[in-house]
This record gives sequence, structure tokens and C-alpha cells, in this order.
Amino acid sequence: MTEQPDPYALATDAASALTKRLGVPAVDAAIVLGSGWATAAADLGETLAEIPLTDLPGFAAPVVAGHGGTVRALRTPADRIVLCFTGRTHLYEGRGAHAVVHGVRTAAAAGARRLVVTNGCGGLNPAWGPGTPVLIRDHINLTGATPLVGPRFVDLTQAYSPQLRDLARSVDPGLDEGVYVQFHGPAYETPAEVRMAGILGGSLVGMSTALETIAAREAGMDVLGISLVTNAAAGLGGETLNHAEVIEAGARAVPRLRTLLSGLLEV
Ligand SMILES: Nc1nc2[nH]c(I)nc2c(=O)[nH]1
Repeated sequence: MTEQPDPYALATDAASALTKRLGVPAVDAAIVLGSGWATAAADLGETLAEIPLTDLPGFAAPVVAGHGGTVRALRTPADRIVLCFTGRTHLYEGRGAHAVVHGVRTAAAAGARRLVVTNGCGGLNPAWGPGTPVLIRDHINLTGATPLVGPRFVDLTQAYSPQLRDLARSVDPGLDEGVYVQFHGPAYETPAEVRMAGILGGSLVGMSTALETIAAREAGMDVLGISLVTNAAAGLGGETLNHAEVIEAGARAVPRLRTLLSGLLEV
């Protein structure tokens, strides 16, 4: 049985390699860009560098070639250094929970104190049509997995910072809040699973985010989670789910998402 590398040491190694490559002593914040968010984050500040994640210890190539797989370092108008991860590892890739949160742990090890974690997801609230951004108030982790091993009793009572949610609403007062349910994936939920998520108190369903937030909170980061509803969750929208709908919804939402992200990075 080959010894698995210590995930925290691997994140420290990746952080050292990253800050050395960037020529900065530390970074201030990180954004994980989910489905539909990349275009909105394209011109958030002065790009210092864009680095293929596979250049850094512990990262794998993106499963879908050309979809993300880099980390872009930005200097914001407020003179902060922000890492933008243009891709993420999903639990359904089978690389384990440590791989899923390696980017977040690397950002924390590089000094980031704030994480903005975004995703594309299904919505249970009919008021949230495709292209609606929704703040994450809390999550339900239905994956059966966690990035924490051993007696790491992380408190998650305020996993999604109320202060950062207030800040987001000061930028975009129309933002609503929801509870995000992370499923393992890669299949989308059945209509019965979507109904279950609703009974449990969920209003957003996806395949990312919760595990990254757990790792961020363990590292002491403040977290803002924002979902982009790209489709009505299975069984609620009538037609079947398809990828084209995801892309189109993301494109329609770009101006609002860009305003939101740039407003968040000015403070
Ligand atoms: N689990 C799950 N993940 C998603 N990602 C996107 I975009 N839409 C969905 C969805 O409806 N369910």
C-alpha cells in the first residue's frame, strides 16, 4: 500500500511553488470559478500570471480538456492579490476528498483569508430562473465524504460568513439566499432525490462546494458561496437537463456576475 502524501504538506508545497512563481510573499483571497462563472471573472483586475495547475504539486489536469485547469493571480484595484481557480476537481472524478479541496488548502497555505466559492447548480425555487445567482446560506453534505481525517472537529455553524453575505447584498441587493445540497454525482439527481433535498431544507443542488467550504473553514478562511442557478432541478422544470442549457444560462448572467465579483474585490 503506497503511503499517501500528507495533504497539508502537499498544500504547503504547492503554496510555496505558487508564491515563488508569482513573486509575491502571500495572497489575500481566492475565488473558485464554477460552471458559468469564468467569463464574469475575466477582467477583475491586473493579471500577474496565469499558471497551469499541473505546474504545481498535487494538482491534476482538468478532466475536460480546455475547461479551466489554471490559476490566475490578479492584483485588484484595492491592491490585493487574488487567486482565481478556473477549474476544480469534482468528487465524482474518484481522486478523493483531499484532491477536491487541494486548491482551497493551497490558497490558505499561501495566506488567503477569504474564499469566494462559486458553482453552477440546479434550483428548487421556481422564482430562480436559469441565470439567477443565489447566495449560499448553509449547505447539506450528502456526499458521504469529507476532507477531514481524524479528530478535526471543525465548527460549521457559520460556514458561510453572514458579513460576506451582507457585503454581497450591498453590491447586489437583489440577491436571494439558499441552502446548497452537495450530491456525489456525476449523475444528476432523480426527481425523487430533488424532492428529498427539498424536504431536507435544500433549495440548490450541485456536485461541488460543500467539501471545499469545510476545508476552508478548517483553515480559518471566511467563505462566501454563490450559486448560479443554470437549470431547474430535475423533475421541476419539465424538460430533461442538458449541457447546452447550462452554457446559455451562464452567458445570460455574465454582466450581473461580473458586477458582483468586481464589487466584492474592491473592498
Ligand atoms: N447535482 C447537480 N449538479 C448540477 N450542476 C448543474 I450546472 N446543474 C446541476 C443539477 O441540477 N444538479
